[in-house]
Amino acid sequence: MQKTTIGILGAGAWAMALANLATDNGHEVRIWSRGGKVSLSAVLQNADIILSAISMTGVSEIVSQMEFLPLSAKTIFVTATKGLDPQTTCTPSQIWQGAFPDHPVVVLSGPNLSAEIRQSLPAATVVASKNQKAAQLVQQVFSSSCFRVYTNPDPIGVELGGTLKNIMAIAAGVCDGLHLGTNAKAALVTRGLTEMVRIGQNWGAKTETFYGLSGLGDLLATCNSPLSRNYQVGYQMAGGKTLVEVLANLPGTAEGVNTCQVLIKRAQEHSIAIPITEQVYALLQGEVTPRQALEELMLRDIKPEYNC
Ligand SMILES: NC(=O)c1ccc[n+]([C@@H]2O[C@H](COP(=O)([O-])OP(=O)(O)OC[C@H]3O[C@@H](n4cnc5c(N)ncnc54)[C@H](OP(=O)(O)O)[C@@H]3O)[C@@H](O)[C@H]2O)c1
Ligand SMILES: O=P(O)(O)OC[C@H](O)CO
Repeated sequence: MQKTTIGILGAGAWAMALANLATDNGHEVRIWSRGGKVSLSAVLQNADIILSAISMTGVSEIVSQMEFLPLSAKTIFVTATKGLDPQTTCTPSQIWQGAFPDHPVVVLSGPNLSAEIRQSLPAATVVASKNQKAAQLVQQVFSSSCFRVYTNPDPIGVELGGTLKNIMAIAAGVCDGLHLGTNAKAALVTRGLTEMVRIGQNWGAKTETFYGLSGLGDLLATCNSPLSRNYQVGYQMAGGKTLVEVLANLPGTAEGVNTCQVLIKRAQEHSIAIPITEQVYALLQGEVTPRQALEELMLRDIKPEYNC
């Protein structure tokens, strides 16, 4: 395929893993980070693709900075951040699209623990956009024998899968940290997926998207791996550490912590039932112990599995 120029925003674990994939495929990659030597305008200049892999806390800020910088009219934005904006509850792709309405925006999300990808272990991901051509170009740029990339026409569903599973990964870490067993873990992950689907439906996402790589796939990866920072938050809190103690030693960002708070706000505004998220939130706030959170979930009113 033709060589493209890619500006990558962020130099964290995920940004560097994606940069390596694109470089290995022969593309020109320029990396911007707030502490780096290369200016933002130099990274953006004539870029075919601008990929953001910065933490959610930095997205609105970087978007505001970029609105005043020159961009190629054909630039495609790719967002790889898995979080929600605390002020607006918007997803990263909604923020990018709102600021750059004339550019295609592609969401890249899937079961992608960066440490495994940097070792060239096999993995798959999804690139989702309303603009099919843009998604196909991004698919080609990142596809390789160890990274299989699928396209998808439901960006909000793909993005929410990757974002919401972080909360379930915290819960899964608690489950494993308390040694609750395989049955408990299966119940948690399955009911977690039901909760994710319910939130996604309220947001206008397609239900089937949550049963794909970016939903169930990422849920399985993150809820079962000690490499996941979100899982580590739950696991270590189950071991008796406070959130502050866990975050002080965590390598990188655990987006589920902030996402949980934003989701509580959104669920209240839209009357969405999110019992697992509520217990994770209460745990993170120090309002309940891991055992109390478990008891709250187990003793909820009994009911049918599905609302028919
Ligand atoms: N790691 C993974 O396995 C993985 C996989 C898929 C998706 N993700 C998602 O990718 C995002 C980044 O994760 P990560 O693992 O790469 O995290 P990370 O290693 O902690 O890196 C975060 C990056 O964001 C930058 N950043 C944070 N706040 C910023 C701000 N206000 N302005 C500009 N830059 C800012 C950081 O810059 P500084 O270094 O200057 O702080 C750093 O470059 C998260 O949303 C995560 O959920 C991660
Ligand atoms: O380390 P985590 O918990 O942010 O998970 C990383 C990726 O989102 C896994 O797909």
